[in-house]
Amino acid sequence: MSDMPRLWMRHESRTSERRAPLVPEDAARLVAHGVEITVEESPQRAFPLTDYVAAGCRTAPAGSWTDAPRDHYILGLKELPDEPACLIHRHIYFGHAYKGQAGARELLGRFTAGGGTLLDLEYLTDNDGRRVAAFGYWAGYVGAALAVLHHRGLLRAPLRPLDRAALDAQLSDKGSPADERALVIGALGRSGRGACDALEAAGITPTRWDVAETRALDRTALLGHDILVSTVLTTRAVAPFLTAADLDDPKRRLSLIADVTCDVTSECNVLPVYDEITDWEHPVRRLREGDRPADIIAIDNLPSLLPIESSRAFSAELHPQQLRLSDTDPVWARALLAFETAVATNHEGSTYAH
Ligand SMILES: NC(=O)c1ccc[n+]([C@@H]2O[C@H](COP(=O)([O-])OP(=O)(O)OC[C@H]3O[C@@H](n4cnc5c(N)ncnc54)[C@H](O)[C@@H]3O)[C@@H](O)[C@H]2O)c1
Repeated sequence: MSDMPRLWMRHESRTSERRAPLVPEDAARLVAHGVEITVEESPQRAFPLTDYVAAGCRTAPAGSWTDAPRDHYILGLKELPDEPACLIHRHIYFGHAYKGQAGARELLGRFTAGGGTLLDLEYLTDNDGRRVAAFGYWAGYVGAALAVLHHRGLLRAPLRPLDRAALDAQLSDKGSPADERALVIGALGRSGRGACDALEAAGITPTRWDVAETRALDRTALLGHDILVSTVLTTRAVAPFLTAADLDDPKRRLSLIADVTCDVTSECNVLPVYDEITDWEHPVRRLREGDRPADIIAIDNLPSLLPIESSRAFSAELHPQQLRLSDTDPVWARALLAFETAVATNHEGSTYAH
């Protein structure tokens, strides 16, 4: 019997989610190495089931992972449905359950009750602690693209998923208005690189700042741009890049902030000028009215707007790890340890609460 892992890619229960963690081209690569893959039917997935069948995958009805043999790894991206109450499998997806998020305790409790495991995609890291697979590039690309479209009066709500060709066509449609200035902070990171590429596609050469430039931040220079795109990832509190007083500055040119980071409730928030994210229905919120308006775009599921490109990029990074999927491989062992630590803390927490 093969000791290669068995994967079961589930249908995403969130109806707006068209992405897939594994695309057909990479599924074919895994199958060629002996990985057995089952793919659930899914009405909204951006990749047709027939392409997975051509890649050598088996198929199953949507949601049937609950009856999958116990040795299968259940692969997904976003949240599980509320049932079953006991999770018996090893699940690979973004659980958002280790930092006290809403519903985290209940989810960890379901794993404990069933004896299952969460191998959280956010906690798959290499020896240097860097994420091995992430959606950042396309988050930055879409975030900056939406900012440009809004600044040019071309953004139409509600937002709907599209492909890069359609997005780029909108970005280059009217050309760049003279002297349109954009600043990307966090420009050296994944999202930052995506943001800079989108701005270039829109005919704008962005100002690129990262840690070195914000150490002694030039606020006048910051406020001298039309668009600010923040793609910073910081785990320690730093001085805010922008405050409410800056928005009241009569010399402010800045009229639009695109916060890709969306750390709105965190003490690490570098943009404490708003307190609620925006969404596909209402992507833009006005922060200042009058003859010098200021708007914010802060959408926390940007890559889902470009499901094909973002899935391909993510799958390209993830699928080599799936060949090594085991409890002893360092990348997967770190994710397992993160789960066990979270469960232990959860258990202590609930004992204490009783
Ligand atoms: N909105 C969305 O849909 C979405 C999707 C994916 C990721 N994100 C978020 O985007 C953020 C960036 O993700 P990433 O993958 O690009 O991370 P990354 O680690 O690749 O890049 C972060 C960058 O921020 C820079 N940085 C850190 N502190 C800084 C400071 N004080 N001043 C200036 N630059 C600083 C780092 O040097 C790095 O270049 C994360 O918070 C992530 O959760 C959002």
